[in-house]
Amino acid sequence: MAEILAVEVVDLSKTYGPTRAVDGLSFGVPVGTVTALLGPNGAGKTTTVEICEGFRRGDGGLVRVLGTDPADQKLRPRVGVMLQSGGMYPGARADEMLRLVAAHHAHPLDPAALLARVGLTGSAARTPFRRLSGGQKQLLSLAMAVVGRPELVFLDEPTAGLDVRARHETWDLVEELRAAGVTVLLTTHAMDEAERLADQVVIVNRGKVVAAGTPAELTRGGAEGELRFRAPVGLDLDQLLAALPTGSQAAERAGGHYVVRGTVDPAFLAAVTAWCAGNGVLPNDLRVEQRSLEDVFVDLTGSELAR
Ligand SMILES: Nc1ncnc2c1ncn2[C@@H]1O[C@H](COP(=O)(O)OP(=O)(O)OP(=O)(O)O)[C@@H](O)[C@H]1O
Repeated sequence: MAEILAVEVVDLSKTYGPTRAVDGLSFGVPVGTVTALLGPNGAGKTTTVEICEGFRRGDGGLVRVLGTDPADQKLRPRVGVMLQSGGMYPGARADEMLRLVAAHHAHPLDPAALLARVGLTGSAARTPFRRLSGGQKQLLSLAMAVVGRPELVFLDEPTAGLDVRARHETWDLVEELRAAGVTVLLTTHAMDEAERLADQVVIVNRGKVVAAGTPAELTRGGAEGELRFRAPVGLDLDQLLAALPTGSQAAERAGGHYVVRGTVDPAFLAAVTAWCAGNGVLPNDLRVEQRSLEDVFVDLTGSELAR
């Protein structure tokens, strides 16, 4: 059965002068799922999300949000947007801002309970917006995005700059949204965030989708990986490879540090250790490392992500 898409982006493009910020980008966000747009700085994530939010217009392609044009005003009560900046009254207090937004919705969450839920309690709730810390502003912005019980939430780098506790609060909230059937489209640089939260990850680079799938699919079921160990220098790696499945790779890095790559499952590990045993080699510090989303990302884009 075809999935129902809350957000559908087909062949989207957006150019700023000579910059092709978005260059023929296509992806869909199935209803009730969390999708992460993951990519390096300048990949076109924010531009894409802002077009989906109805704040910018694409130059070409098609964007449908809950089945309609993103600029359609009727979408407003159904969609929550976490703004990076702006949209706030600098002198208003956090609790006032949230109550104001709640008042625009027919069946909002309880603002006080939501503020407590994101950790803005006590004096923080009564602090003017401009005096909140960067992280507190972000948490308030998150609360404002969800207070109206939206069907769909856009979160642009929701945890950038947050401390560990606030990051986990945000992740828990996103997981609660999904459990309640809310659809979430978020952007992130953080691999662990995408791996932890997203049902589907769309890797964007230079305005194009370079890979998409579940985190497990992108890391090929988690089986692709490597074994690392220390042993005497000069092992016969051709002989080792002959004992392993075709396509495996082996290298000696610095003297006596070995890396063996392949589909790392129990049989692969057993084959390596059996070969070592047969050759009187004790592999020291033997460890298994699964291929991570970051490895996939670096292979696809050639760049390291900010952590
Ligand atoms: N209003 C604008 N005018 C001119 N260029 C812009 C504008 N907005 C974005 N760009 C350019 O478009 C490209 C994509 O930017 P965008 O903000 O969408 O990327 P991003 O993936 O969200 O990056 P980051 O992770 O750094 O926020 C960048 O080269 C950026 O400089």
